[in-house]
Amino acid sequence: MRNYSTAVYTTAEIREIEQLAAALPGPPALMEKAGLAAAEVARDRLLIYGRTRVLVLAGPGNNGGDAFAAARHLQAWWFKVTLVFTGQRSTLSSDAQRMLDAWLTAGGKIFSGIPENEKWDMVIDGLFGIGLDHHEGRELAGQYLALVNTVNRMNLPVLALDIPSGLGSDSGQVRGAAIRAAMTVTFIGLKPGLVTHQGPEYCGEILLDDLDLNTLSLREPASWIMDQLLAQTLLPPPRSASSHKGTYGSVGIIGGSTGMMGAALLAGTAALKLGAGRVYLGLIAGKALEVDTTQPELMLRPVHEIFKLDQLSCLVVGPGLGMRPDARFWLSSALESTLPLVLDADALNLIATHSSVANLLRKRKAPSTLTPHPAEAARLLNMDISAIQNDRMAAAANLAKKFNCCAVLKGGGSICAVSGGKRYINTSGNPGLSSAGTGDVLSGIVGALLAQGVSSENALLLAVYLHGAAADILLKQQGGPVGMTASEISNTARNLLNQWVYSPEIH
Ligand SMILES: NC(=O)C1=CN([C@@H]2O[C@H](COP(=O)(O)OP(=O)(O)OC[C@H]3O[C@@H](n4cnc5c(N)ncnc54)[C@H](O)[C@@H]3O)[C@@H](O)[C@H]2O)[C@@H](O)CC1
Ligand SMILES: [K+]
Repeated sequence: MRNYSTAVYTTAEIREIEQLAAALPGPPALMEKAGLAAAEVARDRLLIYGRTRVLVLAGPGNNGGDAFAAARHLQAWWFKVTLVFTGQRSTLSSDAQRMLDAWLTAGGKIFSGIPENEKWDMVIDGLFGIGLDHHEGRELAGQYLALVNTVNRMNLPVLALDIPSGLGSDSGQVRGAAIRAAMTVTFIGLKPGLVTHQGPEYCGEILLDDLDLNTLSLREPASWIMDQLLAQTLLPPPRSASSHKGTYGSVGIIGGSTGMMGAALLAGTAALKLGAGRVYLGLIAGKALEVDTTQPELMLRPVHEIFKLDQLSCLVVGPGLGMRPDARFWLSSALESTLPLVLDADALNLIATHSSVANLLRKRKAPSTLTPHPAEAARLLNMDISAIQNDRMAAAANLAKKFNCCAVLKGGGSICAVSGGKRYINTSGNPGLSSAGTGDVLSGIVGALLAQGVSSENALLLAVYLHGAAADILLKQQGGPVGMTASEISNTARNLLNQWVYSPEIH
C-alpha cells in the first residue's frame, strides 16, 4: 500500500487498464485484492481505537463487490460486520456475484436497509465507484440519497471504497449528495475527482492501492499530480555570484486602467518578489501614477512605452486591463509580439469576446499561457460555468488545444494543461485564495519565472504550486483561511522559493 503516486487516470483509462489486466496470462483477482486492501485499512484503524463494529454498504455494481470481499475478511478477523446490500444478485457481474456468494458461505447476513437501534464504530462505503452515472440529471435520489444522508448524519469515520459514493470520479462534482469520508482507499490509480473541485472536501485521506498491477506500464498516464516533489524539479538554478539584474530578465505588465491600478501593482510586486531582475508596468491609465511609493522598485510607464523597451523577457497582460478599445488595442499588440505572454483577467475576456483577438492568440509562435478561473474559462469555451466544473479535466485540455497555449483552470485542485494533452492537477492551496488580487499575484509569479529562464510550461506548473503552497503556509500561521491577502501570498511565496532553491533538504 502506498499513499502517494503521481499518475492520475480518468474512468475511461481505468477501464482500459482493467481490460488490459484481464487479458494478462493468469489475470489477477482484482476485486478480491481490492476487498482485502480495504479490509486491512479498516482493521488497522479499528484496532488503534480497540473498536469492532462495522457497517458495510454494498451497492448494485462492482463497488459493491469490493464491499462484500472487505466484509468477509473483516468478519473472518472477528469484527462484527453488518452488511447492507442495495442491489440484486441477478444483475451483479459474475465477479461481484462470487463475492456475494462467498460472503453468504462464510455465514454473513444481508440487510436491505440500515437496521435501526444499532451502533457501529465505522462505516465502509461501497455503494458506487467509478460507475456512478455522470450524465446531467442523474443525481442520487430515493433510497441512495437517503442512505448517503443517513451515513453522513451518523458522524462516524467512513472508509470509502475507490471514491466516496456520489462524487463524480472524473469531475469531483457531487451528484446530489455524496458520502463524506475520513479515508478513501482508491484502486489501480488516482482519479481526478479525488483531487479537484469538490473531491478534496469529501474523500479525506487518500490511500492508493494499485492491486499489484504495474499500472504505468499498462497505460501511460496523460495526467499527473502537481506536488512538492515535482515542484522541486522545476526550480530556477541557484544564482551565480557574478550575476546582475539583467541575468534575471525583465517582466512587462500591461494593465492598470483607471480604477484598477491595484491589480497591476499586485502583479508587478509579485513579479519583483519572485525574482524578476526588472519589472515595468505599462499602465492603460497613462501617467495617472508616476511611482508606487510603497514599492518604488516598480517602473511605471504609460502603456505605449512598454512596447519601445528592447530588453523585455515576457509580458503579463490583463491585471486591471479593462475592456475598452484601447485595452483591446494593446492586447492585440502584445499578441502580435514575439514575447512569451501570460494572459489573465480582462485579457481573457477580450479574447472570448473578439474573434479577431482570439485568432491572433491561436496564430502565435511564441509561448502563451492562459490563467482563467471557471467563469473566464466558460466565456473562452462558450459554455456554462456548471459545464466547465462538471468536467474540469476536459475544460483545461480544451483551452490549451483551442488557443494553442498552456492553461491553468483555477479553483480547488487547479488543472494545468500543457502540450501533448498532458495535465497536472495541483495539490496545494486552500479557500484563503478566494479573495481579490490573488489571480494578479499568480500571473506576476508566472512572469517572474519566465523572466528567469524557466520554460513556459514549467513556469506555469511551478507558479501554480508555489502560489498554493504559500497560501497553505499562511493558513497554518493564521489558524485558518479567513482574510488572507494577495500581498501576503507574494511575500510568503518569495520565502518558499528561496527555501526550495537554497535549502531543499528542509522539506
Ligand atoms: N472492473 C474491475 O476490474 C474492478 C472494479 N472494481 C470496483 O468496481 C467499481 C466499478 O464498478 P461498476 O462499473 O460496476 O460501477 P459501480 O459499482 O461504481 O456502479 C455501477 C452501478 O451503479 C448504478 N448507478 C450508476 N449511477 C447511478 C445513480 N446515479 N443512481 C443510482 N444508481 C446508479 C448502475 O446502474 C450500476 O448498477 C470500481 O469503482 C471499483 O470499486 C475493483 O473491484 C477493481 C477491479
Ligand atoms: K464508494
